[in-house]
Amino acid sequence: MVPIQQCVVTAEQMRQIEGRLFAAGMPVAALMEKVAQRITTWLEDHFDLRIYPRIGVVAGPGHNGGDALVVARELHSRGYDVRVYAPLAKFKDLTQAHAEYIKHLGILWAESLAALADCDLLVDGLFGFGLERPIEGAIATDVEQINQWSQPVVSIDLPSGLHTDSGNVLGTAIRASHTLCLGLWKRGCFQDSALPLLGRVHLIDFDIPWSDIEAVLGQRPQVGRITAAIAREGLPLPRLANTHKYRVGHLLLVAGSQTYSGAALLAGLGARASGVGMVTLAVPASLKASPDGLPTRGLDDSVPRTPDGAIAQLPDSMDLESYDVIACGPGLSLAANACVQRVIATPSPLLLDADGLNILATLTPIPALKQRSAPTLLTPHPGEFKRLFKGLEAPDWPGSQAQAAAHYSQAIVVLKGARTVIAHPRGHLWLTPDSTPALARGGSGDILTGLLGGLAAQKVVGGAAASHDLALMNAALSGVWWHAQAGRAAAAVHSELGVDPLTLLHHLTPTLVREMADAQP
Ligand SMILES: NC(=O)C1=CN([C@@H]2O[C@H](COP(=O)(O)OP(=O)(O)OC[C@H]3O[C@@H](n4cnc5c(N)ncnc54)[C@H](O)[C@@H]3O)[C@@H](O)[C@H]2O)[C@@H](O)CC1
Ligand SMILES: Nc1ncnc2c1ncn2[C@@H]1O[C@H](COP(=O)(O)OP(=O)(O)O)[C@@H](O)[C@H]1O
Ligand SMILES: [K+]
Repeated sequence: MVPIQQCVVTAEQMRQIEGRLFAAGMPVAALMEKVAQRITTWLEDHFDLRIYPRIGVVAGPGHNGGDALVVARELHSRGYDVRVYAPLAKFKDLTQAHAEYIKHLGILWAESLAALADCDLLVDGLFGFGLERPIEGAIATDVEQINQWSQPVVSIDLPSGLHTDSGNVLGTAIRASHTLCLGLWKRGCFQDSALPLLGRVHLIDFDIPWSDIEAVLGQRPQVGRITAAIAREGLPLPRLANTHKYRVGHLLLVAGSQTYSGAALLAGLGARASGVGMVTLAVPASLKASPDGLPTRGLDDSVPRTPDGAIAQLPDSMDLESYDVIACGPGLSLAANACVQRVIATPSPLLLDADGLNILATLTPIPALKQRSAPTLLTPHPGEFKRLFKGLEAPDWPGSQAQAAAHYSQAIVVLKGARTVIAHPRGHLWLTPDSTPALARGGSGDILTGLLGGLAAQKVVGGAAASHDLALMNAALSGVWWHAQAGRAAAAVHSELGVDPLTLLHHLTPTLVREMADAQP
């Protein structure tokens, strides 16, 4: 059984799951009642009656509106001053019945949205996963009016106007301060395009039996949300008391040039934070004197260099197969072609980022990757993705793009963004639950490369070749999650503007310590 926090559904999958519950005998009205009770309790816990006495509830024609009306009734009975506004006169039957009872109770049924202007909190129950066309006309005007007001808005299931799957705005959409996703996470909650509208997201569980989820999503759902538990699985195992540095992973990091020296340093420090036993940083001799005590392997001046001062070719004397994992790319510059070709040809687990990807894009990338006998992990941002996987940007969301790219290249694809997605060639897709725009800063990605490389080396070391693919995948899940959580922790202390790469690095270890402590029984 997969924990509910890990499951992510489309509108169609939610409809099928809901249909199974109803077919099995759960009355529609009883389910609505149950869900609305849980929403009401959440609201009461987060918006105290003494501070938020007046609540405006905006109800639509379907069951999202039905939920909202039950919530309105319950808030009224718990002492709140509730006002309801329903912009459409026609309701589904169950919603209609709740509307009549609301009026019977004497709850204010407003003729226009203006009556809700001075409410302390608004509840948005206009549309949920049943939204089927763009919001237009008078309702669109109401939505835009709500967005101009300053009180908090809690959206039921999804901000009304957001497409459940793509997270795109259909016409216009509510800008929520909180979204209470009902039953199971909807795919739209993980789309970069939806983030400015979702506010903080919360799952309101209503005890859907696992058998019904499994019947629709399968025993191992193909799309998963990375939870702390999943992320912990990818962390290195506790060390044996008698271990030594070569037993806990050796990462070769090929990075940096005279022009872009910072990238190599940040990747190196990211690797160091991963706890890996050894990092060999293959950098041009000019970068050899690394600050911060990072061991580097500065290649001597006889090694050919590119015009940017990157290593043009790794020395033949270097045995690339002796490292557990190779990570290549940050700050290399585009001329380090031969260097990238050599690491691709090495039969070792490989992570390619930045210029490693840009150079790969100039080769015949897919055959080059498919010929590899060891697994590959690619970490493009959207620009690098476009260069590398021309034509695969077409699917409507980054998850499908990453899945298509992983299938096509037979590499694990970490498509970076506000909510990074991770796709495995066998089709599995993982979504990042939360992060922070504080990470939108040059250098964050270099740190991630080092972190992923270091985690991967610790998972790969000592394992059979057949386990390396899983090692890379687990490292990707852990590293992406850890990076995002460290970003959030750093932003909480230093503000979004204060998370420069070194500040982010300083939060990696404390974040890990906290998470490991949380994992204790
Ligand atoms: N999935 C579940 O198990 C549960 C779902 N519930 C609620 O039910 C909701 C889904 O209910 P519905 O399927 O009734 O759908 P919605 O309430 O989301 O909306 C559908 C209604 O809106 C109309 N509509 C759609 N787009 C419109 C537009 N652009 N302009 C004007 N009218 C438009 C449709 O004609 C229909 O009447 C969920 O989001 C959730 O809030 C809960 O009541 C209980 C549990
Ligand atoms: N708005 C955002 N919210 C959360 N994370 C972000 C956002 N923008 C960028 N990031 C993260 O920051 C990192 C940026 O990486 P990248 O673009 O490679 O930068 P660089 O190469 O300068 O280090 C990625 O991990 C990405 O997921
Ligand atoms: K809604």
